[in-house]
Amino acid sequence: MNPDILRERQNATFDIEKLTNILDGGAERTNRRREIREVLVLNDPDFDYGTPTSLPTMILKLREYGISDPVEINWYKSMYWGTGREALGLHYVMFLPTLYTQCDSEQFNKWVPLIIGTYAQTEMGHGTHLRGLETTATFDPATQEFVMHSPTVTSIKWWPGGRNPLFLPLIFLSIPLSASLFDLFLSGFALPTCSGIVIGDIGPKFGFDAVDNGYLKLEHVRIPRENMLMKYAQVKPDGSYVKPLSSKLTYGTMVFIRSLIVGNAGIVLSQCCTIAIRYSAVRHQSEIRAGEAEPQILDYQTQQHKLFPLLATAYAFLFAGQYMIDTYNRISGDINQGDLSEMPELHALSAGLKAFTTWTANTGIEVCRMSCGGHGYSRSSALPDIYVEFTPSCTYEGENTVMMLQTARFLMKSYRQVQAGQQLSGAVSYLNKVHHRVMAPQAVSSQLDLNLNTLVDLYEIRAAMLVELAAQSIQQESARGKCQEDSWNNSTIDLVRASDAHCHYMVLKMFRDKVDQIEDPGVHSVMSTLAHLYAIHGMGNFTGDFLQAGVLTGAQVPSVSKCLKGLLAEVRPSAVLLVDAFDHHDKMLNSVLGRHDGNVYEAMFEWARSSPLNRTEVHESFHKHLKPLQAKL
Ligand SMILES: CCCCC/C=C\C/C=C\C/C=C\C/C=C\C/C=C\CCC(=O)SCCNC(=O)CCNC(=O)[C@H](O)C(C)(C)COP(=O)(O)OP(=O)(O)OC[C@H]1O[C@@H](n2cnc3c(N)ncnc32)[C@H](O)[C@@H]1OP(=O)(O)O
Ligand SMILES: Cc1cc2nc3c(=O)[nH]c(=O)nc-3n(C[C@H](O)[C@H](O)[C@H](O)COP(=O)(O)OP(=O)(O)OC[C@H]3O[C@@H](n4cnc5c(N)ncnc54)[C@H](O)[C@@H]3O)c2cc1C
Repeated sequence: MNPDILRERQNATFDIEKLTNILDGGAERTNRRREIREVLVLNDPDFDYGTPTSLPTMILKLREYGISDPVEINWYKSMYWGTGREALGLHYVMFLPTLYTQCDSEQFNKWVPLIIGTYAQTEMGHGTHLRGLETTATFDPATQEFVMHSPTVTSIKWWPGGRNPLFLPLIFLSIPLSASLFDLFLSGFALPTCSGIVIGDIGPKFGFDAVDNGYLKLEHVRIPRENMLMKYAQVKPDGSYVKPLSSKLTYGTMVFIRSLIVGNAGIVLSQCCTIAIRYSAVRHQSEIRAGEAEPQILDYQTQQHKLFPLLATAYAFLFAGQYMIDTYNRISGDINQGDLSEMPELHALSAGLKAFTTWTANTGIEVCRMSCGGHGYSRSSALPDIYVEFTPSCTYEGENTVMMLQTARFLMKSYRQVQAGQQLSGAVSYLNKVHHRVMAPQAVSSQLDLNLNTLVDLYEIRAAMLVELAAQSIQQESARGKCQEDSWNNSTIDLVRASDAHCHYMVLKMFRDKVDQIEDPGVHSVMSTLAHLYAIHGMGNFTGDFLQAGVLTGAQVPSVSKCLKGLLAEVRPSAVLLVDAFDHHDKMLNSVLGRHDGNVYEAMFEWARSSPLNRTEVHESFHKHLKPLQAKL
């Protein structure tokens, strides 16, 4: 083991295993995760690490081991495929959940155990604006079939992931039977027997190469009436249409995956922090004091400023992910029982947190890569691949700006309710104080109060202030004679800013609430320091907001920076231990820089030598091209 890494792991001030248990949701979950990793994957003789041919093996193994819990599926898949993406991701996170949530019982029993499929919603002309989708589904009572058709070039289904040329069960979103509703259809196509279908691949992408995203053009293709997913909406044999309790129930799968993406952003950021912080502990470069040995780059304050706030953010997002999926499970359970009262709040929370966490993690991955210098740019670090696989999450499952505006829509509605004298509950209850001016900025002391609860209050006031400013912008536009829609569009910069601040407050509050639940003194202390760092770093990035909210004075601004530097120094001794607690296995990280033993240089040389380019001392291209050319010169 590298001596630097060894030294970093001495004198731990907290129980790493206990922190790992907290991240997993308990010691039993940690044990189960490791059992899946060590026994069911790494020690499985059939396991041929991450090669495409092992995809069928993975499916059969999941069935053989009876793994059906979504999180356990993800544990198995992420061990099997490491930080890469595999072709069936969409099947597990969209196709199956749609069948689970949108099929009636007869359809469920008929389809769920048997098929692998994709989710074809986006069209060439519309991905965000679902009410603009053009694919039609016209019911023919004479044959009890739906006629599926792509009327325009922009209606061609574009992007369905995991499009398998031979077997194409897919979930459709199609223009419906009534103008404002969408309905889901299972195609049941088995190519090439069905005529009227044109499919293909949309071509090379930025990344996401393990997933073959395709296109699908339908020319009056007929599918049985029974292929409409009929849990919430039905078309009777006589063609009569039974509307769902809410047209937004059709959007349920997107809310589910957005909820998952919140925690996934934390996982991906924790992977990158593990790589960058372990590497920074073994990399020596330049000098701090002339004539002395080159220091670990982790001892540079700028390196700590790059990485430690991201480390705190990774923990914050992992805890936010736990809160999000618990909230999703609770509210979707109520929805399943017909109680839709919290569906708007679930949509607003999942949309906002999906955008907030993926935007932040996306930027953070690049910071981690650049903090590793040239070796970070090497594929051996795994950081370029992680970035390329993660960055589309800012676009898919709801483009982030649009998602932030959906959250803003909920915030504006809530603000109006407070203005009308209503008492709010739930995540927006802090807006009640805005109306009664309880939010009036406290007379801040000359010394910045660093209590975590105080910091949460300051973020709450900042969010409330920005919600009020956005609402006032809309009101001012209306007062200038703009229609409601133009008033909204002319305020969307303010609206996104308000949603971002709302999400930032929510994530800090979740982090603080999680820290409050930690009983072990050592773990509580280090987590409290990270939560402070998360809050103070955000205050440093958005100082203007806090000044504008009147909760920070110009005289206090220097103390924010001073406090930040102190917290960076406080985290330094525990940095490697804090990434060890994420418990990412070397095989899964697949990173020369992030190895648990820190033996980076030897591993990097072996990695380079294993390249096909180095299979021979002199590459064949010399003999084939250069030598004949030289002979002619
Ligand atoms: C089984 C699990 C295995 C384990 C997995 C574990 C971990 C994995 C982790 C993460 C996964 C990692 C990666 C992800 C994997 C795969 C992803 C790969 C590919 C991506 C696939 C896709 O992208 S599928 C396509 C996604 N497309 C979208 O998201 C479309 C976005 N657009 C929309 O959602 C809508 O058009 C809209 C919301 C923007 C607007 O809808 P619209 O109908 O126009 O509504 P509005 O007019 O704006 O508002 C009216 C009203 O409705 C409310 N509302 C809107 N949406 C919802 C909703 N979903 N729920 C509830 N309510 C909704 C809105 O708030 C308004 O309400 P008010 O009138 O009251 O204000
Ligand atoms: C890797 C990847 C995999 C995918 N897999 C699938 C899949 O399996 N199945 C599937 O159905 N789809 C899939 N998609 C498609 C994806 O869901 C859409 O790309 C996504 O929903 C964004 O829609 P769009 O492409 O139409 O972007 P647009 O909405 O056209 O976005 C372009 C710009 O317009 C802005 N904009 C749009 N509407 C508004 C508004 N109301 N207010 C302000 N600004 C706005 C956006 O902010 C953005 O800046 C995938 C996409 C990617 C990248």
